[in-house]
Amino acid sequence: MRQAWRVADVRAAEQTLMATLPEGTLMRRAAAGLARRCALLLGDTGGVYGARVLLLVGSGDNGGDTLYAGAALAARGAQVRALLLTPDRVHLAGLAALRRSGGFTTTDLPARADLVLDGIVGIGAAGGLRPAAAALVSRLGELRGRTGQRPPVVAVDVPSGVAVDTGDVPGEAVTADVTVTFGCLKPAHVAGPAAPRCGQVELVDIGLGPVLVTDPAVRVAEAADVAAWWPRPGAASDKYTRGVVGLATGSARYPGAALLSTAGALAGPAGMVRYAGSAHREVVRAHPSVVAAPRVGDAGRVQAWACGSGLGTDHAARTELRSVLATPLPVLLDADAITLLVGGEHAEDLRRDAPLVLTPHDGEFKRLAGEAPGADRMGAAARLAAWTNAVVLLKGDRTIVASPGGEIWANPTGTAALATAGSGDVLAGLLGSLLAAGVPAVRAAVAAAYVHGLAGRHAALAGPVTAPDIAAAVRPVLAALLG
Ligand SMILES: NC(=O)C1=CN([C@@H]2O[C@H](COP(=O)(O)OP(=O)(O)OC[C@H]3O[C@@H](n4cnc5c(N)ncnc54)[C@H](OP(=O)(O)O)[C@@H]3O)[C@@H](O)[C@H]2O)[C@@H](O)CC1
Ligand SMILES: Nc1ncnc2c1ncn2[C@@H]1O[C@H](COP(=O)(O)OP(=O)(O)O)[C@@H](O)[C@H]1O
Repeated sequence: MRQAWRVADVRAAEQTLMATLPEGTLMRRAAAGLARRCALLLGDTGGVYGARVLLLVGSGDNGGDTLYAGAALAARGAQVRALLLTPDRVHLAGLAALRRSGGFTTTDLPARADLVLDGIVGIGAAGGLRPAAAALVSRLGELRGRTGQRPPVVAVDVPSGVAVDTGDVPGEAVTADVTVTFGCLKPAHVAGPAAPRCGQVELVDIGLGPVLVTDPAVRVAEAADVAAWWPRPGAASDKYTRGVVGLATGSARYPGAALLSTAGALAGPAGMVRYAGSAHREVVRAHPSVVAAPRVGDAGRVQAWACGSGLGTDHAARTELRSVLATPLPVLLDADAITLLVGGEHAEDLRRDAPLVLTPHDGEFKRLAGEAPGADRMGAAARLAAWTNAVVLLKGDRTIVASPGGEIWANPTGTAALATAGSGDVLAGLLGSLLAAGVPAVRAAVAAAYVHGLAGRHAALAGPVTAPDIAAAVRPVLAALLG
């Protein structure tokens, strides 16, 4: 698992650590790690000696790190130029170090650079980039390196222009090939539109770990986590002990949602799928292993319900939703079931002890919460989770999972290939299967999003992706993941 901390927590840990160290130690550690990574990058494109390195330097310590790293590269023979955004306010010791090593300052963007270091702002940034910085960033595409290509951009700590705590990108921002960050990851590295702006994220250990005592703001599952959580059948398993998932999905108008959620559920770890709804004949025809009935009340015993994908919002749908919520079982509500919650008619039904998972896309989120997720998707998901006492999986490029207790996860495997009709139905079935197999709700949501994303990527290897392709790709993805 990877973890990221908010700026205030990083600052507090930094203060604790600095109190025990000679002044400037952390910046020297940060700059040394940064310079090493830059040298490696230059090694890939002709070496450090003689390379033209452009430093974009703001007025704070982020600029200081950049100047010291530039000094280290200049000492190895690189031609280092520092473009100072605020020449009257600059990290003076860093600038002196650069000059001592043979580096220069410049006032405008040069035509050529083999490497760019973005040290305009780091975790001290407030709001979007100011006009001068934004104008500079918008011109970075003009630069060319010794191979005639656009030079690699290394962001120092975070790409300038991103909102560090939320991962939002409010305006012009740097798009980095590599981000070298210090001490720990920050939310912008893993969540929101900022995450893809970071490129490859590399962490330089500056000794912050032992003093970083607060809970992380956001967690990111890795393959090993998902593999460890994913239930496997054992010698003593039977179809019931593996868990039975119930699906209350689809309708006469949307029979496809029934089929897709079933396909998702069949690829999950549960031992059996029961379908309840008006598409029961189609479901059995397409998936003979499914036991199907027209209504939730006739479905038979299950260990968890997934409800709502393509269910419709009429009276019959409302009755099925009520039946599902009346059970003492874990329940996932997707799509139309979320829409049915709007207006509060099911407020009483939602007072339940068993886990509840909501999987809204932005439109459903807005209907339920009364406002769109906005720039802070993690905060928005966390508020809805606390308000509904449910695990909220907020869909998107970096799907967010938030628990009522305040735990937040960002999914790293998302791909635009998933943006296809019925993709969410597959996810609902898969997640329902994990719940039925006994996986705790947060882990089930995190693992389902992770595998769903991998399945989208796998399916995309064969061309344009439709939802059945995503469902079909879950099995090969799991085969690789679970070994
Ligand atoms: N924490 C750690 O453990 C360690 C941290 N380290 C490093 O310190 C960095 C943090 O440094 P920091 O605190 O000096 O802030 P920083 O990011 O340089 O920016 C502040 C300056 O930018 C300006 N500015 C603000 N907003 C702006 C905007 N929107 N657009 C344009 N300009 C804007 C603002 O100007 P002002 O508002 O004062 O006019 C202010 O002068 C951190 O990211 C890491 O690299 C490492 O050295 C070692 C360990
Ligand atoms: N641009 C995107 N990048 C990555 N994932 C996306 C993107 N757009 C949608 N998704 C994912 O695709 C799925 C779409 O779900 P949903 O909107 O419920 O579709 P449907 O209702 O058609 O089944 C979600 O898992 C969501 O996270």
